[in-house]
Amino acid sequence: MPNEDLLTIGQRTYRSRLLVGTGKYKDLDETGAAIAESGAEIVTVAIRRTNIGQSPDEPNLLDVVSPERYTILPNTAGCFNAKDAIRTCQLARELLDGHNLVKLEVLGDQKTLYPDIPATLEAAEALIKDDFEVMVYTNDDPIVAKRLEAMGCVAVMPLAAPIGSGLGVQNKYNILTIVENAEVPILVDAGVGTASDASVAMELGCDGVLMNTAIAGAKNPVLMASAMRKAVEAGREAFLAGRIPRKRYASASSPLDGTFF
Ligand SMILES: CC(=O)[C@@H](O)[C@H](O)COP(=O)(O)O
Repeated sequence: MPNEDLLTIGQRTYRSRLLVGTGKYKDLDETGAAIAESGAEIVTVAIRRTNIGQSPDEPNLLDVVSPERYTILPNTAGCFNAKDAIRTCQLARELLDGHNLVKLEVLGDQKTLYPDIPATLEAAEALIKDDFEVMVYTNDDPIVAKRLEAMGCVAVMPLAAPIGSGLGVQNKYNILTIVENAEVPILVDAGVGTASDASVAMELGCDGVLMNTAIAGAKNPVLMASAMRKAVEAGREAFLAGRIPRKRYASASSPLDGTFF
């Protein structure tokens, strides 16, 4: 991978294009080991569900995911309206000493966990006004993605498929359109199931992939984290290398034209 191929989000740059979550692991040791193996530099944390200092007597995630080593990306998982999401980001900023990069997700319902787009737009606008750098979870709609970019989100994160579904990229053409139209990083967020799904997202030109369940829910999370690291890198390299066009008919691998015989 060329050294200069860095991911820039807001004010910060990263070598890794794999972002990971911290939920669903067996224990904190497994969480720390899998995240280390993933090579991720950005780790997202559900502020309403994870102890990062709110309960001083409970195990603290930051003991295994140190803010010195990782960018902690607070997220608003579990928020079903703009007000709760905004409050959660403000709480995260207090807990993390003024850290202002957040992942906004405002969910529409429990069954699908699809984003509530009007509430997402409302919360994004308020957070940007309040000096947050907002990475925003959204659906795979190119119009919505562009609107979130236009209002000042630092990264737009369309879902591959419903959170936790493991279905992989369901609408490649929409993701492609979002990527082609974007001037901020596009990261597929949610729904990745296995390594090839991550590669597909990267081959489409996404700037990164965020995942949690595919690693934490695997039989061997540390091994899956390693597979995901390689899949994201492979997908990125394939995208940069430029794939051959698809054709309906064969063309010989060793053409006779132009040889000396
Ligand atoms: C961790 C996190 O932010 C999730 O809300 C995210 O969307 C990941 O989804 P998967 O668990 O499907 O990877």
